[in-house]
Amino acid sequence: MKTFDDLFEELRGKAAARTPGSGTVAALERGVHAIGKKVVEEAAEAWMAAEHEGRERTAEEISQLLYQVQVLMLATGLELEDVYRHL
Ligand SMILES: N=c1c2ncn([C@@H]3O[C@H](COP(=O)(O)OP(=O)(O)OP(=O)(O)O)[C@@H](O)[C@H]3O)c2ncn1[C@@H]1O[C@H](COP(=O)(O)O)[C@@H](O)[C@H]1O
Repeated sequence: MKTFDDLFEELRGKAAARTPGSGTVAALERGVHAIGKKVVEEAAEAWMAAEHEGRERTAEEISQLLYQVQVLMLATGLELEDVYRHL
C-alpha cells in the first residue's frame, strides 16, 4: 500500500523528469493559483463526504486532498521535512 512519503517521492520524480502524460506535471504547469483551487475543492469534497457519503467516499476524497496538497508542496519547492518539522 502506498504511503504519503511514497506518493511524494513518485510525484517528485515525475516533476523532475517532466514525465509526458503525467497529470502532476500538467498541474504544476498550471501553477500555484490553480493548484490552490484544487486543494480547496478537494477539502470541500472531503468535508461533504464526511457529513453525507460514508467512510469509503470520505477516505477517497481525503486521498485526493492529500495528493493535491503534495502537488502544492512541489509547486512551492517544499520538502516533506519542511512540513513535518511543524507537526
Ligand atoms: N493520487 C492521485 C490523485 N488523486 C487525485 N488526483 C487527480 O486530482 C483530480 C481530482 O479528482 P476529481 O474527482 O475532483 O476530478 P475531476 O474534478 O473530475 O477532475 P479535474 O477535471 O479537476 O481534473 C483529478 O484530476 C485526479 O486525476 C490524482 N492524480 C494522481 N494521483 C496519483 O499520483 C501519481 C502520479 O500521477 P500522474 O502524475 O498523473 O502520473 C499516481 O500514483 C496517481 O495514482
